[in-house]
Amino acid sequence: MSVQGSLDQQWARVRGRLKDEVGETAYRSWLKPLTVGSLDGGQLRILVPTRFMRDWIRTHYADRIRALFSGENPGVQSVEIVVASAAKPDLTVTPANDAPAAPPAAKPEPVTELVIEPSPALVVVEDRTDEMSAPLDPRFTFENFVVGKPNELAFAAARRVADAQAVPFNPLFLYGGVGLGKTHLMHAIAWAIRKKDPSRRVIYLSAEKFMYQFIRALRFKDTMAFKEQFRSVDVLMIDDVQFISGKDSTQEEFFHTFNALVDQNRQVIISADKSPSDLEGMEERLRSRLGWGLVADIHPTTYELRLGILGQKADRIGAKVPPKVLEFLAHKITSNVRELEGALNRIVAHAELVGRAITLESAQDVLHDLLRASNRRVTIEEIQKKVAEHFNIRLADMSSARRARAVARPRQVAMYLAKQLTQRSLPEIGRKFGDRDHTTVMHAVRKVDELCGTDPAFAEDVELLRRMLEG
Ligand SMILES: Nc1ncnc2c1ncn2[C@@H]1O[C@H](COP(=O)(O)OP(=O)(O)OP(=O)(O)O)[C@@H](O)[C@H]1O
Repeated sequence: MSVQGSLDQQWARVRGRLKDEVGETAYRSWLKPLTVGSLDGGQLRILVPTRFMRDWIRTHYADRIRALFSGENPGVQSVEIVVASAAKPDLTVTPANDAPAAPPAAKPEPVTELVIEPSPALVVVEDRTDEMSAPLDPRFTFENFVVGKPNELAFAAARRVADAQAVPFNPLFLYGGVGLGKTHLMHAIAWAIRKKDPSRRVIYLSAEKFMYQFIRALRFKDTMAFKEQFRSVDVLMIDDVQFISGKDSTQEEFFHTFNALVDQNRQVIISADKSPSDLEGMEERLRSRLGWGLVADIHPTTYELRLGILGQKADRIGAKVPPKVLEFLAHKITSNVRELEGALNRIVAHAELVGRAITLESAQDVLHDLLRASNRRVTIEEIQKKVAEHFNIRLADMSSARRARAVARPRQVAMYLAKQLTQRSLPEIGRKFGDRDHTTVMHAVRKVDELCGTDPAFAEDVELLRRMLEG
């Protein structure tokens, strides 16, 4: 077999091991698009399709690839990650039941002859702009952004900025709590603008990076070049601007850059964790300037949005997750979208690792640490509310005298859960349910227990409610 042929085989085995280690999701996003290049004097070249991936693989996987590869082939002493057009980005994630890893791609050319350029769909920016801009995450596109009430204004504003011929409002100021999609929207704007018109110079960077570049320019007495570079872009995006609060000279420089760009009618997009007027430690004139354009806030997620995001994400990674598990997650993980995605990834990775389907129980086991963190004492009122919502009856019917089964059964479930999840005595529980007698509560507990034993669908409902309330 040729040298390349056996390298390909070794790479296939290494990839198999990596897949086991990192899970299907990370594998498909990061490792599947890689191909093996040449082995030269102990140095193995791994080819990646984009610069973004190169940086990511270097920091996250290169050491592990080297260790695994040298296990396969002792001739491999080091690994170099190289951007090459021979490797194809796999941005559209394939479903889980797809055929396993494609055979090694068409043989890459010898590395010395490779055309080293990003694929056209992913053109990052050219020349110096590229050095200043941070890499864009290929998953952060408009298509992958789920729109709901809490983020519809921010989304619409971002789309407008990306699609408009002329600057529609300046600046666009996006703000909201941690992990709610600000960075995602900014990257999406950058991708959309670059796709539409690759000649437009777009810079995306965090306020922190802006500050470090500024400090470096000061140190190397290069501030003129710094100013020119920033002031000659078409679109400037600065993420997490609150970082420069209290950093006076960076603020000053930023203020001038900002004014210069707005005066030239170039688009500026800013994100922060607070509204312009609430940015403490920011000069008044800058705060007021930041609020001149369109200020769009992203509100905390609602249950529906969380469910939508989970559904989209599960589809995207080709994972089979029962709707009940998605509902459970959307109920329990309310902090932010990053945590929500993290929880889903953990459940999927675990199921793949142990080779079993995802169930409500397995999800709860995998996430027990996370869920425990949000543990709290549940009240009878919360139980009544949740149960009423679940069975679609009025909250008032928890205490009403109505005895129709459609109302009485949910009421019994709520009594049962009150007994299980709170320290309240039977008479106390009875009082909270329209002054009922403790024997009524006792009867409800027995009835629900009995039904759980005979009706699996009912048992599942009760279990779901219990888990949701219990945390
Ligand atoms: N509406 C949404 N649809 C799909 N994914 C979303 C949505 N909102 C957030 N996400 C995802 O949640 C994660 C966190 O989002 P992002 O990094 O944009 O948050 P952020 O608001 O910039 O947070 P931070 O304040 O920490 O910078 C990302 O993986 C992002 O893709």
